[in-house]
Amino acid sequence: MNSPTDRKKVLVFRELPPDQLARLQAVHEVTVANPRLPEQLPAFQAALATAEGMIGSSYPVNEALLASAPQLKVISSVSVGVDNYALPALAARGILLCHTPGVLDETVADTVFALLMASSRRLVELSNLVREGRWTRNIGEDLFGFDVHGKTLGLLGFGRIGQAIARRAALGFGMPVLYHARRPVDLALQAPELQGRALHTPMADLLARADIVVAMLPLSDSTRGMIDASVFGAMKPGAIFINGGRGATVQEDALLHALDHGTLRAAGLDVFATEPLPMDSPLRTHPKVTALPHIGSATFETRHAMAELATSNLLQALAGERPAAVFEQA
Ligand SMILES: NC(=O)c1ccc[n+]([C@@H]2O[C@H](COP(=O)([O-])OP(=O)(O)OC[C@H]3O[C@@H](n4cnc5c(N)ncnc54)[C@H](O)[C@@H]3O)[C@@H](O)[C@H]2O)c1
Ligand SMILES: O=C(O)[C@H](O)CO
Repeated sequence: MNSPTDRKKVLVFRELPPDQLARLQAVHEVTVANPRLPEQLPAFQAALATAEGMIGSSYPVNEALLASAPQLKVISSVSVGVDNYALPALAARGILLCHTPGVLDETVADTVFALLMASSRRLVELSNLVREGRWTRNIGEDLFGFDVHGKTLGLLGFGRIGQAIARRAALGFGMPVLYHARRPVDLALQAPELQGRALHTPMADLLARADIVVAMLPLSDSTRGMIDASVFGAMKPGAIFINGGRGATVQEDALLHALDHGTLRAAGLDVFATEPLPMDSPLRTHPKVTALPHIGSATFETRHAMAELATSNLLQALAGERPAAVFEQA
């Protein structure tokens, strides 16, 4: 047990699993208050005034919020993406930001692959046919799908998760992989199993050659709206588009135009510019869209591993140690 002076005020702004909450409560003075729940907002605001550490996810931590948190030294995000944090304001205030890279890669890659298979083979549409009693004759050409094995995969973003998707595609489905990233990856060092199977490719070339384009990009100033009409226009006719990164990297009007008036075959989307997806979004019911409610990492095992890493990050930072996963701006 640490001394009373070592006990810091910690604000938990999204539910944590009970075992991880208990780790924090054993050492620090913890307030749990979710600002998205109106009845908990006053407690959240009161706790902000004295909190030295915060842990949670997917809530906009902007300048105004930081101005109400004068004691804050560390934020531990239960996510790998950090686009909901005002990064320059955190840097200006000397607040450390931690996140959860690595522990979710395989699960998110599984989700993206499920979406890729569902979009290519029209699984949701055809399952609904059975469920709704419309399977009254053999399936004809109008309902045929599109092979995945052997097709060329184009990856926009080739980081931890992009490489996990590439392994599934190249090693499991015999797919040549082209990728676009800020810089080429040294495959011999980082992913030897992908040597000779994944190629750093200029964007225009990738779009012209890929049968399936998967976006696995973080949201930043350089990627916001990056997937626009010119990108959809440059895709191979009949291509499939999957987004497992962040919704706002895509211009959704341009995506809809490509589906309705261009040659895009289908889209599989786990993320949207606005989440939850607004009821009036045409993407919600579009016949060519398979939409998921941002479930990339949402398994029992992985969400627990994320919470555990985020809790360790926070405990280490508050103890004056270097946390395992500090977010470093590139
Ligand atoms: N759907 C989900 O539930 C889910 C789950 C986890 C992560 N994500 C999102 O996926 C993102 C990627 O995660 P990661 O761990 O693989 O990140 P990472 O940092 O390991 O990889 C990011 C990749 O994007 C590339 N990139 C960044 N900016 C670029 C630009 N302007 N142009 C071209 N390439 C660019 C980088 O070079 C790198 O290859 C996260 O930041 C998060 O937003 C979504
Ligand atoms: O960034 C992440 O970790 C996922 O999108 C879950 O929020």
